[in-house]
Amino acid sequence: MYRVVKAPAKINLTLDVLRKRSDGYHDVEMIMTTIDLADRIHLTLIDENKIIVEVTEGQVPSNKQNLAYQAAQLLKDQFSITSGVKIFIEKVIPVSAGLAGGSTDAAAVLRGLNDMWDLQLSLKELAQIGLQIGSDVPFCVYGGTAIARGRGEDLTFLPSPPPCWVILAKTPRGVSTKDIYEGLDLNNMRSPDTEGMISAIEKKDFQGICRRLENVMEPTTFLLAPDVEYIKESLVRFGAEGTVMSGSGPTVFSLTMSKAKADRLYNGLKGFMDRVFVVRLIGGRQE
Ligand SMILES: C[C@](O)(CO)[C@H](O)COP(=O)(O)OP(=O)(O)OC[C@H]1O[C@@H](n2ccc(N)nc2=O)[C@H](O)[C@@H]1O
Ligand SMILES: Nc1ncnc2c1ncn2[C@@H]1O[C@H](COP(=O)(O)OP(=O)(O)OP(=O)(O)O)[C@@H](O)[C@H]1O
Repeated sequence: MYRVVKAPAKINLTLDVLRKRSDGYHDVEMIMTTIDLADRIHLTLIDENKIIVEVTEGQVPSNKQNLAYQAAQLLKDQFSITSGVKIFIEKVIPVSAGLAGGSTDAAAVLRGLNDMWDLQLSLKELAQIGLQIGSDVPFCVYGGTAIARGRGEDLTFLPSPPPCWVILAKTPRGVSTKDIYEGLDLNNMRSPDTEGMISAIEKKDFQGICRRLENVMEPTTFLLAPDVEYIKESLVRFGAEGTVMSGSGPTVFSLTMSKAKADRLYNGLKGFMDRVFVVRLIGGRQE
């Protein structure tokens, strides 16, 4: 049996870090939404009792460190599956970019194998399993638009933001999520207007959404990678309506309703960097 599963990236419209917890993680409050920049996960069931991973991107591990491998392993162990699966990952989402690339691959494997192995688990159960892999996996299991609290697994779903274009730009060097969390100055952070963002999304107030894009991780990432701040400033200078860094970075994105403006921003950035994308915001849940 063979299936191909779409694994879309996320962006953070707001990101606040509330406190450090005793387990080493941080409590967050953030609004995430799904965009139409997606890896493709090809799943083939095999008789042999093993998990084989192949990836088109050289820097991504194809062993147990791959989050997609870990997703298949968790299901195999929990449900005593004695056959195997071949996972071929067509990587489109840039790696270590703040777009949950690895997490969404893991979530797609959970959804795909749930179906192919006929496990009949709900999305809630898949999200609980996914949290063992990473904090962004539960959101990626559902997709859509949500407020994420706790480590990122406590999800409250919101309506989709108005349809718009997303221009994303990633600087060449990735950043480590762990390093950014550890570098935060928790006593000296200005929280995003999360309530205002929720109400702007509910009212489909596009300008209100753009005005409230905010991420408390920006200063820490900008200090480690000044080129990321330069990209943000460039997008603002080119006339973007709202611009912010996604997750721990280094990807920066802008939103616009106008395709002509999206093309202008794309062309402006393409002059001095390779990894620029223009995609649609999806914002709706997985079926
Ligand atoms: C920055 C975000 O991408 C925002 O969406 C997420 O919070 C990160 O999610 P993720 O990449 O799935 O993170 P994980 O793989 O669970 O954790 C990587 C590292 O980030 C730190 N981490 C992550 C999530 C969280 N709520 N608190 C943390 O302190 C921990 O040091 C952890 O060792
Ligand atoms: N399937 C996968 N795709 C991409 N990276 C993976 C995968 N599995 C494991 N990794 C490893 O995970 C690390 C982070 O990659 P990823 O692209 O998920 O980062 P990210 O987009 O910053 O994640 P997040 O936004 O959740 O913090 C990299 O070191 C990468 O080698």
